[in-house]
Amino acid sequence: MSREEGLPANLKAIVTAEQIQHRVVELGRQITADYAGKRIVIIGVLENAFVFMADLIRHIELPTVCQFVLSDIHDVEEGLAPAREIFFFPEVEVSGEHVLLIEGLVQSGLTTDFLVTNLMGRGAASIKTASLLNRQSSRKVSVQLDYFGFDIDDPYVVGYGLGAPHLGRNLPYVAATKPPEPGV
Ligand SMILES: O=P(O)(O)OC[C@H]1O[C@H](OP(=O)(O)OP(=O)(O)O)[C@H](O)[C@@H]1O
Ligand SMILES: Nc1nc2[nH]cnc2c(=O)[nH]1
Repeated sequence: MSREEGLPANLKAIVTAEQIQHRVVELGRQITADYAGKRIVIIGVLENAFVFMADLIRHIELPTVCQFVLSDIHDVEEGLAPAREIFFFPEVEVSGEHVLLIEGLVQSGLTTDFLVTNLMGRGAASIKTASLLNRQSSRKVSVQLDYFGFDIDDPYVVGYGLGAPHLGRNLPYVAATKPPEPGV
């Protein structure tokens, strides 16, 4: 068996493991320089962010506190306007802290926008955002990431923490694939 077993056969690597590792080192250096003299509370959004965050924090040469939140996102119809309900848990203690929010992928920006507003409301001293992947062309709100690995346009990707929908998170590269059937 291989890591690709159970995933669609048409996987096409769009970012190689070597490109990811190189970029993660660059991001770690940049974050270390930008936060010099500070400690960082790093919050990862599960599940997509966990592999990126695990690699990135080992290239940040500063004191860090690492926490994770699990987001629960539902698109709902409110009258005629589409809306999104976002819950996240557990509660995180960020009062007075410099927070770096880590995502695996930012698409519409709705999740990031919600979390940044929420964390600022909890009294964070500052908040910046980082994502392995940035689907900038799909934004619905104007979120600009402070740090990202790669800009992508592919409609669905898997690997390096991202599942399709569950298998494939252990691929060391990111591949374009077809989206899972609804309900899978
Ligand atoms: O910018 P947005 O459009 O708000 O999308 C971003 C969110 O969607 C993804 O999670 P998703 O729920 O798809 O995957 P996961 O549950 O496997 O982490 C990603 O990890 C972000 O949390
Ligand atoms: N795994 C995965 N989850 C997503 N959530 C939104 N877009 C994607 C994607 O391309 N891949």
